[in-house]
Amino acid sequence: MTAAIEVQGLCKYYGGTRALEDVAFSIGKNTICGLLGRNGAGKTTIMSILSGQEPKTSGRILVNGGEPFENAAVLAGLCFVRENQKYPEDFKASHVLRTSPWFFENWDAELAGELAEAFRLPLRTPIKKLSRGQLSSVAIIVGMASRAPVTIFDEPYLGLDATARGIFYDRLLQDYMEHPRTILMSTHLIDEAANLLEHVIVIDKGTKVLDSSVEEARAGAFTLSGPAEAVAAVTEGRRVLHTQSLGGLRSVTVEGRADAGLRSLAAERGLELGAVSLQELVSAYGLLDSAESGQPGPHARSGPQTPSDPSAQNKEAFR
Ligand SMILES: Nc1ncnc2c1ncn2[C@@H]1O[C@H](COP(=O)(O)OP(=O)(O)OP(=O)(O)O)[C@@H](O)[C@H]1O
Repeated sequence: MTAAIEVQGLCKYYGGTRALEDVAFSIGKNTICGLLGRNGAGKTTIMSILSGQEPKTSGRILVNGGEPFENAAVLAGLCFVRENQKYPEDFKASHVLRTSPWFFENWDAELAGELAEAFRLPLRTPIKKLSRGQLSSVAIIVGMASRAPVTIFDEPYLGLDATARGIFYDRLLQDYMEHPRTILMSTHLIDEAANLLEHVIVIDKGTKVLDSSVEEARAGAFTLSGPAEAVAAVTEGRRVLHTQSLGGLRSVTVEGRADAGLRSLAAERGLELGAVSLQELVSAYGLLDSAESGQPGPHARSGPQTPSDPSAQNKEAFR
């Protein structure tokens, strides 16, 4: 697999705040990868550094083979779409679509026009008068029609209604099949976007806690519910990511595969075994204490979560 993005030992400090600590991952060319995690986990920081908008504190980053910061050759092949994208004063959406080809050599004006129509985007309204969702549509259109070899979407659809989000998922997938490229996307609407993602990287408190194909991630955990004592017995020695208790009942999310031995034990004890959704898995990692995960995060609390601890519940204005 040729990597489009390679990150090793990435650290980022904002004064005394440690936003990223020793983050490493690799994203293959022509992959749609989700960058997931709770608020403040470090996703925007990673994306800003990858797109050359922020300097790193230390570490090694390669985007399409080059270090992105202040590197015009690398930035030419990159489109970063973020929620608070700035546009020149008095710009209308039509101006954005008209000027984008200056910055993106693969720009597809026809696709941009089709998307504007599908999103019902008023092209002649000043950008600053657009609704929250319409503003997201502008950013999404730029990200998709840029056809940049590396496209980074940071929570692209704030304010977008369900129909528009459906259009985004469908059109992105269709366009990606016809024009494969590397897409990195952060989102909190994980279950909605899950079908789009091939690979997933989960960040928590500035460190990486999961990095795998979506298929492996889903197969790599399961839920078990039933009487608390039986659940504790069957999961003994396994890493429990999340616990919920109600009276004498307990439901846990467990890391690892539910092998034949565990399945028969669970059946003997009358426990219910279930699959875990990507959203549940990411939430579970986000509830883990960083001390338990073995990775010191910036806000680490003490004490591991165990089954007996149920309380642990485009470039900046066109550059
Ligand atoms: N310019 C800055 N100065 C100081 N701290 C910052 C700055 N930018 C980010 N941070 C801190 O770095 C950490 C990571 O922030 P980041 O924006 O990357 O999180 P995120 O995962 O994108 O969150 P969200 O899902 O809420 O967008 C947070 O603790 C944040 O407060």
